[in-house]
Amino acid sequence: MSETPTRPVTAVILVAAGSGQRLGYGIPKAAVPLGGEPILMHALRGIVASGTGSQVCIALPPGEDTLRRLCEDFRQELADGGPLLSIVDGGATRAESVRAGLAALMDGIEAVLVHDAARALTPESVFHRVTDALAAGAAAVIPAVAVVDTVKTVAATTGKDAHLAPEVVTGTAPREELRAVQTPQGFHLDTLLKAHEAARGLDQDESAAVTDDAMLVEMLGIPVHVVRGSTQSLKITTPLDLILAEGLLEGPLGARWVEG
Ligand SMILES: Nc1ccn([C@@H]2O[C@H](COP(=O)(O)OP(=O)(O)OP(=O)(O)O)[C@@H](O)[C@H]2O)c(=O)n1
Ligand SMILES: C[C@](O)(CO)[C@H](O)COP(=O)(O)O
Repeated sequence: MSETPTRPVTAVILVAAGSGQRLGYGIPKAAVPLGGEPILMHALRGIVASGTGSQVCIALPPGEDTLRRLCEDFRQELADGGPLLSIVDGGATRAESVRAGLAALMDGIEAVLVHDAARALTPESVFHRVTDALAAGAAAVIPAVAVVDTVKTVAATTGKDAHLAPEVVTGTAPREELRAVQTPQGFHLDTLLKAHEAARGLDQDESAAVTDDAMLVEMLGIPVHVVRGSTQSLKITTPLDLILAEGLLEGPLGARWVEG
């Protein structure tokens, strides 16, 4: 008979300290209302409902007192046996916000999920697929979906009137090999710590090119495993994304729609 793998003691780092420039709401994105409450609270309730972490560590924009108070109220609401809720000041970049979360983990944590507050409607099933793969022994796991567009590379145009010149295609990426990557991204704690330690050695341009935690793990040569994500895990980035997210909550399909 096969043995059930032991589940590592897991924490979730919820990165919510971004400014939301592309959404253009004039307030931090995590505070922007979605279905009547801040985006952050949807993400937080989703994590707790998934039952994934013994600790949830939230990186907030420094000085964002309203969100901090909402998180503290939510901590009161959690019944005994819920996860420990920790709140930290996020950093100037996403990676720095992750590191702020790592610094606040309680003793005994063995695995970490890093999750974007901006992916506020991620279904519970995605959390479970990531944690199942970690429990099965993977050191790094990301959820992803197939790419639906044809993706091309282009040559960067330079010079005074570069913005007026049409870009020129240099190639077409093989779509069957492409995946659109989401969060939560799961890691054994020692792997994620090593990856972020190595990131300190990157120069400014290299750091700016790092858009997720898995990239740092890839740089260490450690295999990153892929599990099925969900189109419902869309990252609320632009005004159109916010309209889509509102539609998922309140449209004709309403909250019943869960794409597992
Ligand atoms: N310094 C930062 C930057 C980003 N994030 C978080 O990382 C996730 C993904 O970032 P993104 O969607 O790009 O958010 P913003 O940085 O806020 O967006 P923009 O680039 O449009 O300003 C978000 O949940 C965001 O809050 C963070 O915690 N700390
Ligand atoms: C981590 C991420 O959500 C995976 O798709 C993404 O890379 C974040 O990118 P952003 O430019 O910080 O939104």
